[in-house]
Amino acid sequence: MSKYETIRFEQSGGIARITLNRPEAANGINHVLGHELAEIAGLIADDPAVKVVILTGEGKFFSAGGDLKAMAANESKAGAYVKGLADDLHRALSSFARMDALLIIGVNGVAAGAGFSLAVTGDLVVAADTASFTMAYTRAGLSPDGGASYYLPRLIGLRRTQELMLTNRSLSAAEALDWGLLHRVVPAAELATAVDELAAQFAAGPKLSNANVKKLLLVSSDHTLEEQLAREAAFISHCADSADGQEGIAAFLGKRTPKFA
Ligand SMILES: CC(C)(COP(=O)([O-])OP(=O)(O)OC[C@H]1O[C@@H](n2cnc3c(N)ncnc32)[C@H](O)[C@@H]1OP(=O)(O)O)[C@@H](O)C(=O)NCCC(=O)NCCSC(=O)/C=C/C[N+](C)(C)C
Repeated sequence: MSKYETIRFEQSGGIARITLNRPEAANGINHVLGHELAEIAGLIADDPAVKVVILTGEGKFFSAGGDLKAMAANESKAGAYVKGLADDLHRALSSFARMDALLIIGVNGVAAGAGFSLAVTGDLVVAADTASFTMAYTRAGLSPDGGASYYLPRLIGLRRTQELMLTNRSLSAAEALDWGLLHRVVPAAELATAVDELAAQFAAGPKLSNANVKKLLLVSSDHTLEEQLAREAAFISHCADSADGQEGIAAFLGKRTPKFA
């Protein structure tokens, strides 16, 4: 039995799978889910055996974001409650962004508020054609968290971010793909297979190379060209010295498929 109350967590063959598991509450983020997500993300980030992480939701929602019923129940100390929750969620997001493993998000349904923020943080984001996306924060008298003000302007630009955050307009999966928020949209019945296939592909891939792609892209807009060039040179040299780098080059020269660690 899983030790987690709100998340199903499985791990095998270099792939860790996290399923938000409060379908009766639209996979809303309450303090237990936030805490469990932060704990799992920390464990995965420190586990060298994990090459790929899948994050998805159980049932018809990916996540409706912050659990508004839990916030209402904590009305007298709502600010402190939400701050604790945001801190946990943000710890999880930071672990996901900094870990060497790749994060694949399978958006299985509605992603609202912090569910939307979470949905777009993946290194690869695949959505069911029935998924939809709404910021929803300002409609509830709140302001964005979960990295939305960091990721959205970088992904879709300031004007579109303002529109989503200020009007709470809902985007269909097709629109989100068109706006550059997603990598792929697949029929809902094919989402799990599409995500599993991607995960298997990356689990057989070169972990250091993929981790370096993540790390280079995460900081590229904060660096000068020369700083970024220096970083690229250090990273590719580290790859070239690695077993995977040597295997990749040897496999090309030997006209065979590489077998990465
Ligand atoms: C568009 C939504 C998500 C789905 O609409 P629907 O028509 O498909 O489903 P329905 O509204 O009937 O919802 C099904 C049940 O789920 C409950 N629900 C939905 N969202 C939430 C929620 N956020 N918190 C608690 N419970 C929720 C809903 O009440 C139904 O249960 P009952 O049948 O009434 O028992 C639509 O539901 C929607 O717009 N939901 C609200 C979205 C929202 O405002 N999210 C919060 C944004 S603010 C935020 O995320 C803050 C985060 C801070 N932090 C990370 C620190 C937590």
